[in-house]
Amino acid sequence: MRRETKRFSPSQREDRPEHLAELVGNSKSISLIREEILKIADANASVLITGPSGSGKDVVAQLLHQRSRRAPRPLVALNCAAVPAELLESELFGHEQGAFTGAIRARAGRFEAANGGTLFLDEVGDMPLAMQAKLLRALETRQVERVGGMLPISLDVRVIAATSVDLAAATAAGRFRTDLLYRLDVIHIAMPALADHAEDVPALVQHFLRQQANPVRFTTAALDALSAWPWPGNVRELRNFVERACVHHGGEVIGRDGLDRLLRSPGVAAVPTLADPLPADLERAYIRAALEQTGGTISHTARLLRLQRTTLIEKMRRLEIDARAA
Ligand SMILES: Nc1ncnc2c1ncn2[C@@H]1O[C@H](COP(=O)(O)OP(=O)(O)OP(=O)(O)O)[C@@H](O)[C@H]1O
Repeated sequence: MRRETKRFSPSQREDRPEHLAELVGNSKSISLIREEILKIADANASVLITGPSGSGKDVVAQLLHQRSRRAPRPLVALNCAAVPAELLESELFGHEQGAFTGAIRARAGRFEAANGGTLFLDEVGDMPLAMQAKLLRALETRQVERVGGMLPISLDVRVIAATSVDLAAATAAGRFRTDLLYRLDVIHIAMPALADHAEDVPALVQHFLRQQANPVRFTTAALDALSAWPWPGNVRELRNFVERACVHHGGEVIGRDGLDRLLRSPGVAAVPTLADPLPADLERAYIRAALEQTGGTISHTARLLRLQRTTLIEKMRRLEIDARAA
């Protein structure tokens, strides 16, 4: 289930320190990202965070805001993939009363709500081209116009955007404006897949265990096996796995054998990436498992398998896999 929108009110952040984001991990890549966040938190330049789903882009956006002088002001998030295209403009820029059917009263958009603070545009690559032009204008003029409004409203908003799709490829394919990409990608943070910083798995596991009322304990052998697991859903999948282990086995010690059983249980994506060629029957099984996990959605399945959508479709055709039958 995707989050549609999130809003972190100032009171939530200041009064409840547990809401402070934490980027766990001492690998080289995560340490460098933590340093970078501290360096750039106070800049006003736009930040583009890239990386696969579940890799921590959201955590980075929260940290950037919380470590900036904008922290007392709101961090407003909008998932561009979750809002229907026809509603996106009024979500972002607001509308005046009567601007369209159903606009019973005037409403401020996310940009205005973020004034003085930070606007986090998640899955920005899914924004329709017409909206991209409007976003670019807002970024360049630092002004927004409500739908049906007459006057531009001047704002001071720092924009952080995130994407799990390759925006350079999207611009080459004409799906994303190059000028908007340059505008957003002033500072770039690339989140690695969990498999590319697997040495952080034990620390992440301990971090997630600390959040559990009745945690399990993993033996060193089990932690080693968890570190070797491919985690196609990245840190989110690891977190869900730890939570599930605690719900079912709270208080127990889990060794290598117990872990093998848990990793084969439903809900764990036993789906390694398909970057390396596999025998056809295995490849078919992996694609089917991934399709099952995503409910048959090709784009999500491609993302999970870290394949281009077109590559997945081509593989499915070759292996005679029907998405609807998965
Ligand atoms: N390095 C990390 N330390 C602690 N928690 C992390 C880390 N990376 C990710 N998480 C946790 O994993 C979960 C998924 O992370 P997050 O939502 O930031 O991923 P994302 O890249 O924004 O995913 P999506 O592209 O699907 O929006 C969250 O619960 C987040 O708190």
